[in-house]
Amino acid sequence: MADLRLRRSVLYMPGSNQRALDKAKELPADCLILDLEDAVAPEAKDLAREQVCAAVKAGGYGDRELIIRVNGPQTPWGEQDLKAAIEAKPDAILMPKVSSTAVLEAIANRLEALDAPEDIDVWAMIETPAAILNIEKIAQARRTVPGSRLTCFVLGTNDLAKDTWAQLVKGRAPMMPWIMFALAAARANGLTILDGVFNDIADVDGCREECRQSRDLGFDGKTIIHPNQIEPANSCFAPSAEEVERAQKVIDAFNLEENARRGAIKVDGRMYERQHLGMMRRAVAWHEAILAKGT
Ligand SMILES: CC(C)(COP(=O)(O)OP(=O)(O)OC[C@H]1O[C@@H](n2cnc3c(N)ncnc32)[C@H](O)[C@@H]1OP(=O)(O)O)[C@@H](O)C(=O)NCCC(=O)NCCSC(=O)C[C@H](O)C(=O)O
Ligand SMILES: [Mg+2]
Repeated sequence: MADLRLRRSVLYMPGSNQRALDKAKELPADCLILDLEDAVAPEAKDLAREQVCAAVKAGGYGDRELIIRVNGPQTPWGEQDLKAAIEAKPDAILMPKVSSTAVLEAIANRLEALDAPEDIDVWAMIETPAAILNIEKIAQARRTVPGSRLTCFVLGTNDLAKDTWAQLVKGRAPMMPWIMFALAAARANGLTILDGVFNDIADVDGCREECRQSRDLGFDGKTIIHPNQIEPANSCFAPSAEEVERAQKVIDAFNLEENARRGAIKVDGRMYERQHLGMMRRAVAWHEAILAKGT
């Protein structure tokens, strides 16, 4: 069974905003990204690093994954961010603007040199045209780059729009080829993949629609920017009661003695092959994980 950690709603917050860092403790987002990069103004970078690392060290966020997004290695803050993040021991460090495997090689070397604990993963923002062109190689880094620790792609659709001039329109047609390439590369290499953000905080229905699309496309979850986007993401990425019931029926049917040697069966008028069992088991397992979490 694939990784079953819940990542339906992954909330960004600016590291310079102490109120948001505190508020997140009581919000039901599945994971939290404490940002040192684009949500933080240059003059607030030092304060943000201090606050974020203190928050991760102090905890109080339950058993949710905490991810620190650092500034890139080519910026004036990158090296200090990386050192401080390693010391704070988040679940993962999110690298912005990963455009090639060279960035992951450089990070792998720095993590080794800084003696980073082995259980800190690396997540990569996919948000440049070059990243899309190099997506297969980047996704293979877990195997091809020693010590890369890569486990997750996060789409950065704002930066992609900026660099390509593609418009962020309803339905996201201009971005669909890039989105689908990133998804295929992630799945082919066993990575988690999270969708980009929906900027119109006031439009909760629009957010819900995009979360639904995101789940249909095959993402593990959606990155979000405001508390009012948590419920749409959590509910759209949860299997519905009907899906769970159908999944359990198919699992039970394949378990029947009479179906033991059959590759394909009919349940409620629909054909299911043994290959569908993986999806069905995942739906039931996700449902159980959500029940256990309680939101
Ligand atoms: C956009 C915001 C600045 C709006 O904040 P605010 O004006 O405070 O909104 P509200 O008054 O509606 O907030 C209501 C309460 O919720 C708290 N809040 C708001 N946002 C967050 C949050 N992200 N995390 C935790 N808590 C939050 C407020 O403090 C209010 O609480 P209370 O005091 O009790 O009333 C703000 O939402 C914000 O900063 N959002 C995150 C922006 C961000 O992180 N952006 C970077 C990532 S997006 C990106 O660029 C991805 C990628 O790189 C790409 O290229 O696409
Ligand atoms: Mg970005």
